[in-house]
Amino acid sequence: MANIEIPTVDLSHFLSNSQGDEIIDARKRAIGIMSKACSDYGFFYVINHGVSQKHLNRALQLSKIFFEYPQEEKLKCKPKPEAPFPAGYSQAKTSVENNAYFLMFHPRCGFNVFPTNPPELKETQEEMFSQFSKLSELIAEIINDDCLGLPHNLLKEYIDDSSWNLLLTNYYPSVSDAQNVGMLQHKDCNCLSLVVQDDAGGLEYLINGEWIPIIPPKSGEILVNVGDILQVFTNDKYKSTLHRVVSPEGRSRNSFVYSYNVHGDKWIEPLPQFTTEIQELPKYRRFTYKEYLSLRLSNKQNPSQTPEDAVTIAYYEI
Ligand SMILES: O=C(O)CCC(=O)C(=O)O
Ligand SMILES: [Fe+2]
Repeated sequence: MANIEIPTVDLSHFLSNSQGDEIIDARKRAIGIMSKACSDYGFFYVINHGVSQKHLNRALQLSKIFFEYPQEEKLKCKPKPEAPFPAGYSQAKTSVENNAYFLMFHPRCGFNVFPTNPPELKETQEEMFSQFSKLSELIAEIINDDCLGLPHNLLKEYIDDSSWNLLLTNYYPSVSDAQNVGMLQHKDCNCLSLVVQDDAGGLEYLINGEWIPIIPPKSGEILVNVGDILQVFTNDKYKSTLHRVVSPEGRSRNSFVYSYNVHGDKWIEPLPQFTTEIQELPKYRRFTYKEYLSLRLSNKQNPSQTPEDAVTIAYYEI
């Protein structure tokens, strides 16, 4: 199977306040890599991103402990039936063989359910949420100001009070060869995702018709994935790429996905900078993010037999 070198963006130059020529050049290089990666692939790695490796390792370790508990213990934090999102522990319906589970941490939704065991898990999730939030805001600001040249804070205004952002801790138990689709192919419905997988690997992207495995990085890189909303805003300049999880045989797998979402009430459509201002026709009709999310959630609650039946962003194509 082919392998690609994933573009890597060094964020240290954006986290430092210094303004020398060298820093400015380094930032320009990083912006070039990020812009090209968003248009060509729809994903890239970030390094020197400010998220503590020690903390990530600890969070991974604690989440492994949680997922290895008997079902009875895990079900103590099952989602509240009235909750708009399945915050808490659930089985994912995005795998045909039903061999994927997740813990959704959605601190601002008002229906969050925290696991009580292991006791440090709650605090670790909160800390990770806060570090991933800062990182996603920095990346969104670079994309907004430097890569796309949009008015400052334009994307941020869509995110509003960040209350729609969430952290998923995913668990794919050990499988036999016959049951290896951990998560069906999909594109992320959000603005951006930050992804960390453990050393089991299994994440794959569809590039030029071929599934390319993403080998778990060794130096603390975090994968950034362009979601459907950024694709719509840019009228397809940026790509939200199909990806899936193939669970490794004979061992379990854990991952984290931080979802940087726009606010549910916002109207989404291609921005004028990528349509009227450059004499291009919009490729999508307008919709609210909450409507799209609920259609996507209905895919998950009632999984389609084939990926082609599932609602995707193509639903809004003109
Ligand atoms: O588990 C992973 O590595 C990625 C999962 C994923 O693609 C998602 O939650 O959207
Ligand atoms: Fe995904």
